[in-house]
Amino acid sequence: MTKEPSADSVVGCPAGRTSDSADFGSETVTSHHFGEEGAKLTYGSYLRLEQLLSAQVLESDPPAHDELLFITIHQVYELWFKQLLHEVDAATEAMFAGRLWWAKHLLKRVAVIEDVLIRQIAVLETMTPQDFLVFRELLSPASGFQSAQFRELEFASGAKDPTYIKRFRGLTEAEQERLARRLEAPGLWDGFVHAVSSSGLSAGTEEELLASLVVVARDRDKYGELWELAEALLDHDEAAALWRARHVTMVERQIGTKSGTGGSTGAPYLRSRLGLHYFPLLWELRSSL
Ligand code: HEM
Ligand SMILES: N[C@@H](CC(=O)c1ccccc1NC=O)C(=O)O
Repeated sequence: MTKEPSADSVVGCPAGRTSDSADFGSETVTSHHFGEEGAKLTYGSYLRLEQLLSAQVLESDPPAHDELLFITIHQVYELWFKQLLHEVDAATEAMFAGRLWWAKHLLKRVAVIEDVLIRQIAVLETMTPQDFLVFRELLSPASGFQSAQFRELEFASGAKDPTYIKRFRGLTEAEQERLARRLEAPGLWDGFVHAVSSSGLSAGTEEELLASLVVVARDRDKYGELWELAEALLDHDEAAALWRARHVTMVERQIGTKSGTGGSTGAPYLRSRLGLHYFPLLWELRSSL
């Protein structure tokens, strides 16, 4: 299908798709077909709004007022998780290909998206615990613990804990396969280590790598690009840590010390994950400077 407006579509508009004049408030646009240009695409069809906007299906009946917000927030998260995986994969590939500027560019985007994910917790916190309790029980045994994309992101960022695959209940076969593949596939850290050794620094062992990172940090004239890349990775790591901390404070505000719908101890389990670092060596480096 051509993207150029064809003579046919300009003159004889396909039925129901476009008209000879569109009224944009005070301006009437004629003959230009602004925004349609004879193509068959519309805003709604391009963005698959029919599917997207019919995917908010409440469990509560009669509908609990806040359940739509709860679903919307989670769906928005999953869309951003998909985008984050896209960027993280491309950044990993870029580091293996020696395109460090591109990896850094993408990682900066990752951190900005993660900032949005942290800040949007405040939207869900406008829900009171009483209003959550109207539909909370209906959610059990589902939980954010079962978000395959969240775990994929952890794996791709270097936190590869294979026990998570087994501990998940209710993952689809496809999700399990994706996670298993992620366990094997190189992640961000592998890409970074490759970049370090490609620049002539030794990276065979953890000790060598740490020593090389000290060299990088102390000679930014020479290793500026690697240094900035390491900082971009740390931004991602820090943003993930901030999200975990923000999530657990919200959880305590919503359910106190109750156990989780996913079967964990709830806040205590989440607190046990707060010390997680994707790139521990980049944090250790601080003590070695
Ligand atoms: C009222 C709001 C929320 C509450 C009370 C809540 C509560 C919990 C609890 C108790 C857990 C531990 C697992 C379990 O259920 O036993 C958990 C895990 C999790 N939640 Fe939430 N959550 C909320 C909102 C969200 C949102 C908006 C997201 C965004 C995707 C999210 C993502 C996750 C993830 C990814 C985990 C697994 C964390 C890990 O294993 O480290 N949660 N949540
Ligand atoms: N685990 C939460 C319920 C919850 O927040 C949730 C339930 C289903 C799907 C996603 C959820 N979000 C994060 O855990 C709770 O125990 O209240």
